[in-house]
Amino acid sequence: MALFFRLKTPCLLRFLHQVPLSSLKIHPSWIQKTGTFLNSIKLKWSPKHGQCIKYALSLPVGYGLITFKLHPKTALCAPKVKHSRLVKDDGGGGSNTKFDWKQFFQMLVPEMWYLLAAVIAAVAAALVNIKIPLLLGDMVNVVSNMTKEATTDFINNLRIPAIKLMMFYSLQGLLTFIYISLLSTVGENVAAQMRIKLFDSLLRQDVEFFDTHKTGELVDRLTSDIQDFKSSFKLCISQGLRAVTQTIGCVFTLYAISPKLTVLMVTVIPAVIGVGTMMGSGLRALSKAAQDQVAKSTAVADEALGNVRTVRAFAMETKENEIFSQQVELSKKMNINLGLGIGAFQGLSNVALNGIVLGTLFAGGYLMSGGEITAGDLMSFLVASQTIERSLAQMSFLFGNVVKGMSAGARAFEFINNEPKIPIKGGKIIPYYAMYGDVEFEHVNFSYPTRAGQKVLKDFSLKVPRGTVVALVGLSGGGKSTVAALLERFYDIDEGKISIDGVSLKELDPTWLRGKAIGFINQEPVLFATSVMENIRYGRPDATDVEVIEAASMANADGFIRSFPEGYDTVLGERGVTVSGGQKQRIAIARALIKNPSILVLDEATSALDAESEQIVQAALDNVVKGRTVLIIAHRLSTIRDADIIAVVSNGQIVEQGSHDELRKKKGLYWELIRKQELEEEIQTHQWGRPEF
Ligand SMILES: Nc1ncnc2c1ncn2[C@@H]1O[C@H](COP(=O)(O)OP(=O)(O)OP(=O)(O)O)[C@@H](O)[C@H]1O
Repeated sequence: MALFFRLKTPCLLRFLHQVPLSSLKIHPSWIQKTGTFLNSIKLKWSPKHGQCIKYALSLPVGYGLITFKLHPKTALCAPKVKHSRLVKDDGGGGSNTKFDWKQFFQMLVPEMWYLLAAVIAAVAAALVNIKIPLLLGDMVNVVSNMTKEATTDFINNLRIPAIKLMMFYSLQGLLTFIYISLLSTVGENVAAQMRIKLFDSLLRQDVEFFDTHKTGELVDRLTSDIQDFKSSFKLCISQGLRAVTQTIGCVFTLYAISPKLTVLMVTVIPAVIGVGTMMGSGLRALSKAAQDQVAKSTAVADEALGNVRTVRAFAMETKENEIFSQQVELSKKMNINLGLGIGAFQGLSNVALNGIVLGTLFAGGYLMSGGEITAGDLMSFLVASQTIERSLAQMSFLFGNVVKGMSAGARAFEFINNEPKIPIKGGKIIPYYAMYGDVEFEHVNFSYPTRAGQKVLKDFSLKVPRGTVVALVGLSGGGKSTVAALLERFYDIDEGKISIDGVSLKELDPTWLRGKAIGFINQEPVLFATSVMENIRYGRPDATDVEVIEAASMANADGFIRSFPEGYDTVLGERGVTVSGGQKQRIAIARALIKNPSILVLDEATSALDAESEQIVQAALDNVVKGRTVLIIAHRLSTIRDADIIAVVSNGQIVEQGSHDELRKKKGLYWELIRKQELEEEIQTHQWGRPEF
């Protein structure tokens, strides 16, 4: 017998760390060489041979997913490329997560009184419902006696049971109104609590978390998962509680009317429930898989819509639609199967329940003919058994719904309970008056958590003394932006130390570090769809209007902002699409400046701009770097003309360091970079054609 395994990242990475790669016949360098990480591995394990006898690796590469089929004895087989964008298999998540009852009850505590009142009202409504068949039976007895005895006092005889019945109907209506409105309030309060907790927890997650989860998937958990959970919670208490109470109560009523008939029913019902439970567990698995697939298709749509400009620029509309259609098709199939399952389940339940009614009529008629029960008793029995029937049908419907709701709740709780490794708050703060801004990286080793096999920084050391401008330059992929991300403590380093004024980043309060100490401006700043004023104030929410305008002036942004008809109140489009790249960058500089940070990190802040905007933004930056410790990550060497120290990063290490002139004279990597860029600029200036080969 052979067993198949399919491991997903990060489980796969953990696995690869534990299992010697040689035993899998995968050379470690091969994994590194791919420059990417494994998506999944399929192993065929033969207990007979005690080894893996066949396996396949999947690697995400660009828009494709490459699957290599491997065999220990043979070499790597030709890759099979699937032309589809990588859609993470673990995207839906939550399938193995348990529902967190403790948290759920904690959320219910503030709602306890409402909930208790709702439960009492629901049970009372159910008890009233149990009484109704008996009252109906009384009325039938009056009617049948009247026809037998030809009584003329019809109205008088009927009045009391009719008034009683009317009162019970009204009471039932009132109780139904009470429990539904109370439950709705409880449900909405719990859902709002869950949403807020989930959003709060998502915002506190490590950056690493967002490297592995798509926005669509997260938004899906915030919206549809909580919606599903809320609906199922409300249904469970309202209809579920009512159905259970009615079923139990009606069984007692039935017993009081006719023990013989009741025994018959009680033997049939457990058999029906047994079959229903078995079908239900199958439906549960189907429902989970279908929900996960829906989350994946939402994530694909979200990515495409979120990056619609890139999609348009590459004319990828059809391709994106194809990818989305594939995912939707899969989710459609799964949901159709689920629908078929639910249909079969409900159809069979109906047949079983109607069979019970037929059986009751048959057996009840027989007992009536023997004079053991009256016509009214049979009527009461029928109505009560129909109430049981309705309740059971409700329970069967609820079963699927509760399963769906519980798995949706589990998915939400999974992220609510996910504790980030790097806390958001807590730790030392260096007071403003004691802050110098000396930054130091000492023998830092670092790998991204999602790509543990690739060391991005290797024994990296760098000093950025207070008040100096240090520029990091080097070939693409060398690790420059990683240095900036580590200084912001987006990730924790594996070894070594990063410190500000001698205090390790790990001891410093991350909120203070990111909110006050460091101003970060990157290549593509994201602005929010609110006014320019609020966008700048985002850097320091307590800043006055005058301070916002001052920051904008320093960033050379005041002029163009005032030229807008609505000035600082101009509302920007989503992600700031209604302003030019250079304007966006200057608003972002003002937003960073308003914090008055001691340390500024400029990660290719001008590289996305054209030459003219670059000059304007560069002038703004020249204004703001004075007196601060500045780390510039530079692509274009023209942007670092004023740097005091230039550090050349290659392959995760500093290979050259010194002033511009020193490094030029050295004729090393920096000199080569400069030459390359000068040549390119010359080609552009003179519009020379590139040589043809
Ligand atoms: N979030 C991430 N998860 C995993 N690996 C990453 C991540 N970000 C970057 N890397 C990898 O780390 C290495 C260094 O990337 P980094 O962005 O620091 O280089 P860089 O020198 O800034 O490059 P560029 O000049 O092109 O921006 C690259 O191999 C890159 O693929």
